Amino acid sequence: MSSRLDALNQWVLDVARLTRPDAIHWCDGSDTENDALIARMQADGTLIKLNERTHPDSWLHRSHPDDVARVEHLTFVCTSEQDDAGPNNHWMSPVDGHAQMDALFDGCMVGRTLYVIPYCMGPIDSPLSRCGVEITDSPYVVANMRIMTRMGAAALARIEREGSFVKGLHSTGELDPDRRFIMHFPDELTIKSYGSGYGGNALLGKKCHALRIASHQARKEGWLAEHMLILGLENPQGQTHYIAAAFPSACGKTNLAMLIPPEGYREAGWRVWTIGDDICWMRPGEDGRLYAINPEAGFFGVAPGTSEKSNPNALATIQHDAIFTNVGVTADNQPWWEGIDNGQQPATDWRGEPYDPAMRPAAHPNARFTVSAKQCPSYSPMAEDPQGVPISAIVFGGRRASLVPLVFEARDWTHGVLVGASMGSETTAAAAGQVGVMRRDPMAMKPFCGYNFADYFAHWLSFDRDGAKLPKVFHVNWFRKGSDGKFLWPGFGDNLRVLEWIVGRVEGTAGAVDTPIGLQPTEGDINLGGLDLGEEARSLLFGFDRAGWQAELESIGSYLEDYGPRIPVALMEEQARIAKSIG
Ligand SMILES: Nc1nc2c(ncn2[C@@H]2O[C@H](COP(=O)(O)OP(=O)(O)OP(=O)(O)O)[C@@H](O)[C@H]2O)c(=O)[nH]1
Ligand SMILES: O=C([O-])CC(=O)C(=O)O
Ligand SMILES: [Mn+2]
Repeated sequence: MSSRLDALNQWVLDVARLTRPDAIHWCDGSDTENDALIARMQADGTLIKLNERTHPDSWLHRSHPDDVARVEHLTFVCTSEQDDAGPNNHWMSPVDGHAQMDALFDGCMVGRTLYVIPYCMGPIDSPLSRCGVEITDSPYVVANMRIMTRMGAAALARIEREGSFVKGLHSTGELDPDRRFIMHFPDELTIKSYGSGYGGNALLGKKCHALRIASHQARKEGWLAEHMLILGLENPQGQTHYIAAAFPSACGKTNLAMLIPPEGYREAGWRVWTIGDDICWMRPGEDGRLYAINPEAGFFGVAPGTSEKSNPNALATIQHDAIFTNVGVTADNQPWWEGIDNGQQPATDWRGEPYDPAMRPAAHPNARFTVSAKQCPSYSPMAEDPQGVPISAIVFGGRRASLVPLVFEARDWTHGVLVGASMGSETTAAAAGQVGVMRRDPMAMKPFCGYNFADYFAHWLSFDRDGAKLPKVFHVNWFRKGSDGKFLWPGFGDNLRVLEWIVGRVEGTAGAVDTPIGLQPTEGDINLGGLDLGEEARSLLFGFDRAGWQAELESIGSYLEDYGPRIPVALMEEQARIAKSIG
């Protein structure tokens, strides 16, 4: 092979010497290869065939019951200086990190096959894309990476051309939670992950490469790697605005990215086009606007709650050639989860036991589907454009049962960065640990920023420079609850009403009132026609709670201060300005 692949070949040999696999397989991404892997996994029980008539070429995978979500407490960023990883990351020195991981990898592939997966994050011919190679001993990881990335021969050819790539080493090990770590070495563009087969821990192109390592590269090279969906909103005049939105894990990105407009809007000609549902890489173009690509090629989406009513596009996408992880099944082997709402009943739960609602839900709350984006009816042809799409609005949002109104607009970029930096959200089942606890999750990147958040905020602020035509910044909250504990906003398709207002603000046609936290719509500024919103809903979704925000700004101030002297002065000044204007 040519000399530009020498580094890759040498690394594969070094890893093989350490892990001692029985065989080495270089993945080409072909159908034949995939068929053989699937057949092997079906034979050993890793994959269970689903109903071929209702779900052609689709599979169920039951993970180890202790391996169902990301493990933030076992995820490390290894920089030489601890301060460079920041208080937002667990840290280990690169020397200690490598020593600890290499001890785990020693001999771990005896009796297994080592797979080499060359992949490209982003369209193969895009200057914004980046390549990586994942080495793994898991055929399940190979099958998922094939859906989630541009994997195989074309990626290898690009790696050969460029000579550089991100190195990811993965082994499922023994799936022992006490022998499980996900470590990142940003200065070496290297990832080492051991002991888990779960998506965010094991599909290294996703969170490990496209967010933690890429955020570090992006800072050096002047772009942004973000935990954001990208959608195109087409209006009845046929114009499309592209919107990027950051919501924490399991807080609605997939749903918003695939939104189907509610009655009335559909007929009028409104349409949402899906570019991506989880990750967004963007950089300033020559015209000063931010241009974005989705580095992924598939969706690794939350199954529970997905129904014909909540997300018909997702449901259509997963009708065939999908891998379902930790869902329940019906008596005739159709996938089933809580909230699927299709009139069927589960027979077997995600652990493979007879379904007993007193015992456990049929699907794990973080059960997922893996499916190619090309199968999505709303997938935008622009998602394959090597130049990316120009972003008109950036939207931040979280799960906030109280205080935070339905939507508001930041005054300017600096204010927008503060709004992102002070995001809060209640935790979900996407990560191991307690669910429903409010925590700060700046830009939805708490688990994913590969460096010190203080430096990250400074990087965001730095985009406001001469010639920049930056998107407007907004904050939304679909999850405000009323005194009865129920969501006040219908959400899902009706979120289009909020997107319409956002685009109206971008175009200068929608109204708003000035409040200390930003520009808020009055009830009259958003089309609420046909919705059944009570008195309480209207006042909480559109109101401004002065005392509550006073306390919130104080809490934001002390949160930011915890980052110490590295926190940008401009951000603290912005916090002080808003705190003062609340009075
Ligand atoms: N009440 C309400 N729930 C929503 C809304 N949108 C999404 N959800 C629920 O939020 C959960 C997760 O939504 P997703 O769209 O899969 O979340 P995500 O942000 O893509 O998650 P990750 O893949 O973990 O990054 C599902 O149970 C949805 O039903 C909404 O507008 N209102
Ligand atoms: O990381 C994963 O496995 C899934 C995901 O998108 C998230 O948790 O945000
Ligand atoms: Mn995510």
